[in-house]
Amino acid sequence: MPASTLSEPAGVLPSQSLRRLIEQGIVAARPEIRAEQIQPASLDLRLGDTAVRLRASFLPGRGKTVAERLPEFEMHRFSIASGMVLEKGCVYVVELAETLALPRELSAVTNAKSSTGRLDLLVRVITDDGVEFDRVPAGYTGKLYAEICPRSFSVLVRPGMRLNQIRLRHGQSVLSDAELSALHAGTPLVSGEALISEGLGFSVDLKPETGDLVGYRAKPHAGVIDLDRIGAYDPAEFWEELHTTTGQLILDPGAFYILVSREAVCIPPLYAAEMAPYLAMVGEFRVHYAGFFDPGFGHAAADGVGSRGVLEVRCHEAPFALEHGQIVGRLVYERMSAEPDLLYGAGIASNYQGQGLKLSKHFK
Ligand SMILES: O=c1ccn([C@H]2C[C@H](O)[C@@H](COP(=O)(O)OP(=O)(O)OP(=O)(O)O)O2)c(=O)[nH]1
Repeated sequence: MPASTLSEPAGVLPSQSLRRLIEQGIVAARPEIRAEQIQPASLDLRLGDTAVRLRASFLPGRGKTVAERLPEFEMHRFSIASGMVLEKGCVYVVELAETLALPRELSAVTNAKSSTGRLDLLVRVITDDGVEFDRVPAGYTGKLYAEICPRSFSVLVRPGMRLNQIRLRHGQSVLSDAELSALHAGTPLVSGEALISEGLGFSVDLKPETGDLVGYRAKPHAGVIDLDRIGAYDPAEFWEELHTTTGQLILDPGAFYILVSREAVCIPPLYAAEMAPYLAMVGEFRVHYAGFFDPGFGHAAADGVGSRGVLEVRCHEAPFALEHGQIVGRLVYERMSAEPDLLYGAGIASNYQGQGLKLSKHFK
């Protein structure tokens, strides 16, 4: 484990610290990391050249590397160098271009990018010795692999594509409810009344101010999506529009929905937030497959006022009647170790600042 090179306060490391860690080789990659991979509080990870089709998803477990365990699950492997389709319903592993040599004070978390989650692509990182998805323990040295399961649409991928991202953490810096209330009193974090209980609660919008479009449901048997094609696809070929004036939507088990939060949310520049994927007591459904909110998202200084959270929803077990204004999730806020020199939506190519109900950037 490399010795510490850190002088930062506790918190999620901002863009300028990520650049420094790259210079120090703590985060390395081949080909070299590009400036556009660096986000306000995260680094986009890139696919390598080879995909391995698996018969089942797995975690390597303590004392085992991913490479050692792969032969148990591998069905076949192929190069994606000139573009290959990852089929809906199958599980793949792709080694990522980035590697880590973390000092003992730094741990990391990974998650699918919002654009990936909105396509119902389940993307999770596994590491050597890994016993959890998307968690990289403090001091980890080694490779990163993305497990990819396209659930609604088959997708065309190439090396270098960015499906997920990593955040580096120095210690723990999650805000307590008291700290969150104090922050909200100074900078409103949510429009309307704030429901603060183990994070900031938010609800679903099923009564839009204008019109009656409340969401989208993924169509079965749709075509392939090339993840490099932005603004290219006709939503009608992939999504069924959901209209209602009743403020109610019955979720079908297994179907995938794009919905939106009723509240506008704000992430001030010194904070980042993560959406909890499930609120078990609310119902058997998942509200996101991405879930990371950048510093500056929805913030006035980055022209974001009014930004809603887009929800990627799937319910399990039984059909479930979702009602307008029902609490469906919560945002957990964390401190940044310093204010990032980039903010979401301000001067960087951000696709979702100021968003309402919005499909992924691949659609017209
Ligand atoms: O489940 C989620 C996750 C994120 N967001 C919002 C907040 C976040 O700050 C923004 C962008 O997220 P991310 O950086 O993961 O998306 P991207 O696909 O990289 O978009 P961009 O190209 O705009 O950075 O989308 C949601 O509404 N729902």
